[in-house]
Amino acid sequence: MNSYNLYRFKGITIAMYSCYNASGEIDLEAARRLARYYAESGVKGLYVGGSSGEGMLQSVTERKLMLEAVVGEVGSELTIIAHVGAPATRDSVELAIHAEKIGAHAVSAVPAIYYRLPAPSVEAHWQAIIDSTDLPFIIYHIPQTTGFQLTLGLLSKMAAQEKVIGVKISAESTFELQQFKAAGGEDFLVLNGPDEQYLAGRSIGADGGIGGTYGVMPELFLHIEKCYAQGRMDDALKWQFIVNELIVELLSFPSLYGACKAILKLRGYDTGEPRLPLLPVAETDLPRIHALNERILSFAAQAKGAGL
Ligand SMILES: CC(=O)N[C@@H]([C@@H](O)[C@H](O)[C@H](O)CO)[C@@H](O)CC(=O)C(=O)O
Repeated sequence: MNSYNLYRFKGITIAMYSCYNASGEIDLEAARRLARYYAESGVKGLYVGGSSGEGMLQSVTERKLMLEAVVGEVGSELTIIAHVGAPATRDSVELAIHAEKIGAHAVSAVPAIYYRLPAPSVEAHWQAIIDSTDLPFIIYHIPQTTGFQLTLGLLSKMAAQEKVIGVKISAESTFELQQFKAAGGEDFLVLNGPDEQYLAGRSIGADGGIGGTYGVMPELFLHIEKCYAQGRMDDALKWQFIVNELIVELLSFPSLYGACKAILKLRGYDTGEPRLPLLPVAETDLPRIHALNERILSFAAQAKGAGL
């Protein structure tokens, strides 16, 4: 039995976008407003500084500021997971200690990137982060960007520690997800990463999901989750397919994050442009963003009408 409150990490957690002003600097007021919008949407938590949050494109100071704004605004209402992954272990440890100090509920990290490290290095990197705080730790497995393939052996070894409460798996194999769940055991959380496979992940063992596109359609993921929890698989599948069509459209822009940020702007949440090398939406693509936003809002209204 794990002594951490695992329940708070289950369900829908938004991988939150970072907020910048017109000069590209962190915009704390915008971050607070966006966090408030999400708190009111009914989701369980926020994952701050991950892939969608552009943590890898920010300085340690900027990452701390972004997290402080979110924890300060909604930390008493939502579960806040701080992604502290960085190429240098020192930076990750500094971010983890800061996350604990300001009241985040967990830390999470990708393997150390760039050097294409072997498993013992990644283990030492994660262990240093884990040992630096009393917070629970969630492994972030995203081999398509990090190049690191987490083995069942390393996962089991990490999961044997009480502080290692789960893994966020953004790899596309739901088989791997199921294997991780089996290796980690009942008390080990497995959180689905690919939003296109939320329902598939849940059906095969995920306890919830952390996703970037949730940030522009939280109502739809909450609705899929509700249908699934009520055993209404046909409805859950229908809504997952609707969501997937929307994700295909979002992915048709030069950057997914730029598209999501442009949609949020239309709703009155100006989070600025993503940082280069992530591209913003071109002026000429704005009519498409507008139409996509209308479609999402219309589906969100339908989902609500269907009894969310
Ligand atoms: C590579 C990537 O960004 N994957 C996303 C998904 O939410 C992804 O945006 C979505 O499935 C669309 O492909 C998440 O798995 C990553 C995530 O939660 C994060 O932002 O840290």
